[in-house]
Amino acid sequence: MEALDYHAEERRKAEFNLDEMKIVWAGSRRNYELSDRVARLVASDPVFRKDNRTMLTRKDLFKDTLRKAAHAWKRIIDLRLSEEEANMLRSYVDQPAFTDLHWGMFIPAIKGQGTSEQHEKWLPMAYKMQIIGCYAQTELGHGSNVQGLETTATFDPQTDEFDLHSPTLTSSKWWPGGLGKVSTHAVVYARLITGGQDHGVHGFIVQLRGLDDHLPLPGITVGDIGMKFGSGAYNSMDNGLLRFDHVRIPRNQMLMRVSQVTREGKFVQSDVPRQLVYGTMVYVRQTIVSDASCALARAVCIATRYSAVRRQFGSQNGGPEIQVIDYKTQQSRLFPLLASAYAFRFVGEWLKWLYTDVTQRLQANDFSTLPEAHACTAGLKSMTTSVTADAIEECRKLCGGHGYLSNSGLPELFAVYIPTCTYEGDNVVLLLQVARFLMKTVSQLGSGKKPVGTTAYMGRAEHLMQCRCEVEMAQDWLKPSTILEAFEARAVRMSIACAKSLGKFSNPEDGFAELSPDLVEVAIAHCQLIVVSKFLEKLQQDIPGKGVKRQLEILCNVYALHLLHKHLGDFVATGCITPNQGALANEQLRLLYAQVRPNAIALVDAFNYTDHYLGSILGCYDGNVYQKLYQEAWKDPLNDTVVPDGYLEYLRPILKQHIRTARL
Ligand SMILES: CCCCCCCC/C=C\CCCCCCCCCCC/C=C/C(=O)SCCNC(=O)CCNC(=O)[C@H](O)C(C)(C)COP(=O)(O)OP(=O)(O)OC[C@H]1O[C@@H](n2cnc3c(N)ncnc32)[C@H](O)[C@@H]1OP(=O)(O)O
Ligand SMILES: Cc1cc2nc3c(=O)[nH]c(=O)nc-3n(C[C@H](O)[C@H](O)[C@H](O)COP(=O)(O)OP(=O)(O)OC[C@H]3O[C@@H](n4cnc5c(N)ncnc54)[C@H](O)[C@@H]3O)c2cc1C
Repeated sequence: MEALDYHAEERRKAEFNLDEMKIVWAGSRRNYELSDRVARLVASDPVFRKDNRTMLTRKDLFKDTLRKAAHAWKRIIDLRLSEEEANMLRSYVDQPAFTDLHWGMFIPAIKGQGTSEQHEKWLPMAYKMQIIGCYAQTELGHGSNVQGLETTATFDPQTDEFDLHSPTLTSSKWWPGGLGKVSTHAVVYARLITGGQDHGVHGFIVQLRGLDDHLPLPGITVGDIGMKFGSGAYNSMDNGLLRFDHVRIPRNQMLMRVSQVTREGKFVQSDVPRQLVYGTMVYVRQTIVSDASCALARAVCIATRYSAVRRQFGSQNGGPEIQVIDYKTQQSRLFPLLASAYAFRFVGEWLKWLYTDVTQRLQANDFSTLPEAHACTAGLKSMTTSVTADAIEECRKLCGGHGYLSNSGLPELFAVYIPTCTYEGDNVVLLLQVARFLMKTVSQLGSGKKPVGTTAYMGRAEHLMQCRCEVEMAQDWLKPSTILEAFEARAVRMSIACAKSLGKFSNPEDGFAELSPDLVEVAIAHCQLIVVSKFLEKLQQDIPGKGVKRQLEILCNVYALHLLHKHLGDFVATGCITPNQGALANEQLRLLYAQVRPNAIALVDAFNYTDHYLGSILGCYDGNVYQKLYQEAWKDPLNDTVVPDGYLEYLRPILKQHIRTARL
C-alpha cells in the first residue's frame, strides 16, 4: 500500500525538476549521492536515535554523546569513509560533541600553525584519535580580546621547557568544547615570555590527561563549566575550565610556524604574519557559513511543510479552511527565509573556494589575500549566523503554538544554534573587523591602489556615488544589473559617509569607537552585497534541469528585494533609490511571492533532509502532522501514569482543603 502523503498535491504543483535542484543544493551530483547515502545510513541506525534527547539528564545526555561518537568512529573505520563522508556523518548525527573540536579546531590548529616536524609527530596520532584535542583559547576574563589573554608560557633555558601558568582567576581557560571531560590534549593559547619579555599570544600543544587513566596530569585542574541554555541542545558538549600551576612542556610543543624560540631562548619572528596565529578561527568561520545554510534550511523546511498542512479561517460553504501558507503575511515572513537559505548555500560554496585559494597562497608564502579572507569570513560568519538565529525563532512563530512544542524540533534547533552568534567571534566584534577593513580600503582609494576581490566595486566609487537608479516599473527590479548597482551604490555611499565622519576626529580610534554603531551598519551593507552578488554569479553558471534556473532567479530576486525593502532607509537616505522606487520593489516582491508559492514544498524537498535529521513532527515529509502529534503526546513520561507522581503529597491536600473551605 502506498504511504499517505499529505503534501502530494503540493508536490504536484512544482514547476521545476526536483532531482536537478537537489544536485544544485548539494553542490554536485557526487556530493548529492554521498550526502544522501550518509544521511540514510545515520537515519536507519538506532544508536543515532535522537527523539528522546531533550528528556535526558545532563549525565545521560553526555554518556549518550560518548556512545554516539564511539559508534560513529566505528562506522567511519568499518565503512572506510573518507574525511568528507565522515564529516557528513558528523553533521547528520546532529549532536554537538568533543569530536567537533578535535577535528574542527585542534587538528586544523596544528596543521596551520605547526612546523612539518610537528605535523609528523602529532597529526598521525590525532587522525587515529589516539589523542583527542581541543582548542583552549578563551579565558574567564577574556574571549573577544585575544591579545588580552593572561595565561603565560615562560621559557626556561635551563631545562629547554615552557612553564605554563594561570596567574589569576580570570586567566582560567573557560568555554573550550571537549575540554571539560574528554580531551587528552589541547592547543593552549598563552602569552609567550622569553628572557622576561612578552611576545604576545601563541599556541602550545599541552597534554592534559593521562592516556591510560584519563586523570589530569600534575599541575592541571580541569572540569566542565556547567549547564547551558535549553534542554538537550549544546549540553551534549563538555565545555570546560582549565588552570595551570606551573605545568612544564618541552620547547618543541610551541606551534612554531609563525614564530620560533631557539634552544638559547631567542625569540624569532618569521616572515609569516602574526595573524596566522588566528588562522584556525578563519577556517572555522568559513565552515560556520555553510552550516548556517543547513540550519536555516532546516527551520524553513519545517515551517514551510507545516504552513501547507495548517489551515485557519476562510472556509467557504463548508469547504476546507485556508492553508496558512496562502496568507500573504505568512509568505512575506517565510519566503525571504527560504531565499536566504539558498543565498547562504551559494555564498558558503564561494567562501569555501576563497578559503582554499588563500590556503594555497599561504603555503607558497603569498599573504596578500589574507586581509580579504579575514574580512569575508568574519563578516559572512556574523551576518549569516545572526540571520539564521533570528530566522529559527521566526519559523517557530510561523508554526503557531505547535512550534513551541519540543517535538517541532525548533526549540532545540534554536538553543543549539544561537551560540554561533557568539563563538568563533562575537558577531558585533567581527563586523567591526570588517568595518576596519572597509575604512582602510576607502582611505586608500586616492592612492592609486586598486581595490580587488569583494571590494573591487569601490574602485568604481566615482560612478557609484552619483549613479541614479533607472527603475520606473516594478518589473525593472528584475534586472540583475539594476539590483547589483543599487547594492553597490548603497555600500560605497555608506562607507564613504562613515569615512568622512571618521575624518572629523583628531584621534581615529576615538572616532572609530564613537561611530561604531554606524560602522556595523556599513559592514552589514557590504556583506549583504557579497551575498547578493554571489547569488547573481551563481545564476551565470550553466544550471540544467527544467525550471531550475528560473526558480533560482525568483529566489535571488526575493532575497535581494526583501533586503532592499527591509533596509529601505539606507537605500533612500543615501540617494541610491527614490521612495517611489522602493515602493515598486515592494510591489515586485509581492509578485515574486506568488511565484514561489506553488514551488515552496518542492523547494524545501530539495534540501533532501531525512525525517531523522529534521527531528520535527511539524516538518515530517508526509505531512501527517496531527496524528503524529497526538501519538507523540502519549509518549511523554508525564503520561506514564494517569495520576501524576506527587498527587498524594501536594495536590490532594490542596484539593481536599478546597472542598473543606467550600463546605464552610
Ligand atoms: C564522530 C567522528 C567524527 C569524525 C569526523 C571526521 C571528519 C571531520 C572533518 C572536518 C570537521 C569539521 C568540523 C567543524 C566543526 C566546527 C565546530 C566549531 C565549534 C566552535 C566552537 C567554538 C570555538 C571558539 O569560539 S574558539 C575561540 C574563538 N575566539 C574568537 O573568535 C575571538 C575573536 N577575537 C579575535 O578574533 C581577535 O581578537 C580580533 C580580530 C577581534 C582582534 O584581534 P587583535 O589582535 O586585537 O587585532 P586588531 O588589532 O583588531 O587587528 C590587527 C590586524 O590583524 C587583522 N586580523 C585580525 N584577525 C585576523 C585574522 N583572523 N586573520 C587575518 N587578519 C586578522 C586585523 O584586520 C588587523 O589588520 P590591519 O591591517 O592591521 O588593520
Ligand atoms: C557554546 C560556546 C562554545 C565555545 N567554544 C569555545 C572553544 O571551543 N574554545 C574557545 O577558546 N572558546 C570557546 N568559546 C568562547 C567564545 O569564543 C567567546 O565566548 C567569544 O569569542 C565571545 O567572547 P566573550 O565571551 O569574551 O564576549 P565579550 O567580548 O565579553 O562580549 C560581551 C559583549 O561585549 C561586546 N563587545 C566586546 N568587545 C567589543 C568591542 N570591541 N566593541 C564593541 N562591542 C564589544 C560584544 O558585542 C558583546 O555584546 C565558546 C563559547 C560558547 C558560547
